[in-house]
Amino acid sequence: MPAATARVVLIGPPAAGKSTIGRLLGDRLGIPFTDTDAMIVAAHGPIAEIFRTRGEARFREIEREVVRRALRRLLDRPGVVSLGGGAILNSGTRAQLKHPAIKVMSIEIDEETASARLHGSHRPLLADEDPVERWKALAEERRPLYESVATATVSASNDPPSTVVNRVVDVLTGLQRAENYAKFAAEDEAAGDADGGYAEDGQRTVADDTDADDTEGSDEA
Ligand SMILES: Nc1ncnc2c1ncn2[C@@H]1O[C@H](COP(=O)(O)OP(=O)(O)OP(=O)(O)O)[C@@H](O)[C@H]1O
Ligand SMILES: O=C(O)C1=C[C@@H](O)[C@@H](O)[C@H](O)C1
Ligand SMILES: [Mg+2]
Repeated sequence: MPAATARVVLIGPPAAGKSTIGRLLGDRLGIPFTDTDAMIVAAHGPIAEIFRTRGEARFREIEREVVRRALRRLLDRPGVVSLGGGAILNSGTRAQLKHPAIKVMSIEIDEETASARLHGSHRPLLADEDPVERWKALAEERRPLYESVATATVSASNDPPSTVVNRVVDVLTGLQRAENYAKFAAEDEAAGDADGGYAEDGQRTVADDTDADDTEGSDEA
């Protein structure tokens, strides 16, 4: 995965590992990492406090502004951005995530994994009698939104962060290869070589050095 072109956004439900994986991925690719929840906290104080004193609606406005800036900056230079679990509730954010230069990785976990990670959670939306049930409802409700913007989905249940990062890098590498191939094919076609150097029966029509040795009747031993 060439880091010079990597523009990656991690989405997913609370406790999926977006912040953990995002930081490690940025280190791995040698590109800046941004966590929009951390940006909100730096500018406005603890998220639980914002929910308590100003309400969720105001939190979502603040979040939208922070996310808008982070995603705009991502178009200027490569980077990894981890969003808060509910950032995709905003339609403007979902529209920004559709930019073709941005690869959106949806990090998924199952209920058991969430349950193991939610102990002692200070997440205001999960401050419920049964945080795991609340998490399940949130994850289920938001699933169509995560899916609507995801370039790919990566499972993060039962595996250590390093394995999840490897998985994300593999997906990004595959996407990059597919893009390079599509670009090559388009350039090839534009150059008027629509058959890509192959005749309809699959035989090479463009000679190269490798073919020379295999040619029947070649003088070489
Ligand atoms: N692959 C993993 N294996 C084990 N523990 C993990 C893994 N990924 C993250 N964790 C742990 O799970 C907890 C939640 O991770 P993290 O804060 O990265 O999730 P998040 O998706 O950013 O959550 P939030 O929506 O609250 O921002 C942390 O304690 C983290 O250390
Ligand atoms: O899922 C959510 O709606 C939230 C997730 C966190 O990342 C924070 O952005 C905040 O607690 C809201
Ligand atoms: Mg996080």
